[in-house]
Amino acid sequence: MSDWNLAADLATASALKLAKRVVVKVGSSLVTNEGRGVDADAIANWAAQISALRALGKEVVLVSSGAIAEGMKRLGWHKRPTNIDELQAAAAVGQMGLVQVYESKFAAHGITTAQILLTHADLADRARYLNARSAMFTLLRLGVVPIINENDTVITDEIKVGDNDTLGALVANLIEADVLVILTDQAGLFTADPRKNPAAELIQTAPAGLLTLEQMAGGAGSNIGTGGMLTKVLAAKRAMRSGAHTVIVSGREAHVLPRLASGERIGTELTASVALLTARQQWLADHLQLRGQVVLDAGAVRAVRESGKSVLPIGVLQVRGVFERGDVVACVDEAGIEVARGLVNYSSGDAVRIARHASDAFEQLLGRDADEAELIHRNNLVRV
Ligand SMILES: Nc1ncnc2c1ncn2[C@@H]1O[C@H](COP(=O)(O)OP(=O)(O)O)[C@@H](O)[C@H]1O
Ligand SMILES: N[C@@H](CCC(=O)OP(=O)(O)O)C(=O)O
Repeated sequence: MSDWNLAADLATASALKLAKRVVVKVGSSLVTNEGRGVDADAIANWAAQISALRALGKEVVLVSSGAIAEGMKRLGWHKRPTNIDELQAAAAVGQMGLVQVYESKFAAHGITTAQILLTHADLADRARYLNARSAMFTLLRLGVVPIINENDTVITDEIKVGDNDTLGALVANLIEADVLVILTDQAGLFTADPRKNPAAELIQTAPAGLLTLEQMAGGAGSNIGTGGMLTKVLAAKRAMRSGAHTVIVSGREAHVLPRLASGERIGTELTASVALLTARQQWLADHLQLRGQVVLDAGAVRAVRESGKSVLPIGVLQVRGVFERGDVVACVDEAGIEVARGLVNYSSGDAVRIARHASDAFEQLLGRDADEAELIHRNNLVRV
């Protein structure tokens, strides 16, 4: 037994048991009939399992592949095209069928679904990132299950994520998920590709981000999937940076999601240790041009400096400069010394209106819905 598997024995329950917010990614092989169109029964099964997670009080965001496979079927294509415009066309046609089936299967459990199609550009741009984030939070608050896929029809090399394992990790980061579950066609991560090496052993648990894991993981073993195991291991490393654990597990295992939620350890769990600085925080710390300043009172300075808390408008004494939602501003104390910097959820105009006020007054002060209680969320804040 490897040291990692020994660690699994010592651990008590799966990460999903305690998780409040979960991203579940299902690969093409699990939602299509061997890559030939959407498998409605399989999707009914995912809807049933996710509704069981919801019944346990967990918020779930689903990242689902399958659009290209369904589009190929609808267009009567037997071979996956290689040129980009045909792939884009297949995705556009197939996404219709994919979400149609999801919608009806979730409706059978009384669950409303929403479709969100993302590109990398949507997440790299701060304002769009924040918009996607608040939309997603609102959907979760409303009890909706967001169903996400890459917006394959408009992607170019510059703006593509490229595979849904990575997209799942980006979404986990976006919504601060506790766990990313990657469901696939193998029992988990093996020491080598089990399709090629029957002696390969299942890794039960390991720290996400370990270089050896990347060396074990190969590409896609079938021509249905895109990234293979390497994109899953790299997704776990990415999700780790926002504190999310990743479980890579077989979607063919009966009732896999409720079983994981009950604490059963199945598949491979790649655990996250708390990162000191997230990638976003590094980006913020390196920022050279700040759009403005917010002057914090002594309590807010303490909360930010000592406890890493978010900046709430109630602790803002003054707003300087002109900025938009999504811009980077400095947080300074009354002596003008920079305490932190971060991405604002409100423009300078709005910030002036809500400064010194508690969140229950925002709607009236702004004359519209105000979803975010924080002027700068702690995840978008870096202490300097
Ligand atoms: N070390 C490994 N452990 C498990 N599977 C691996 C490994 N290396 C490569 N693979 C391959 O990765 C495949 C899963 O990835 P992929 O086909 O992209 O699936 P999905 O559609 O679920 O994303 C497996 O079928 C397997 O052949
Ligand atoms: N966005 C594509 C799927 C891309 C992808 O990563 O597929 P997979 O490796 O099966 O999860 C689609 O919907 O067909």
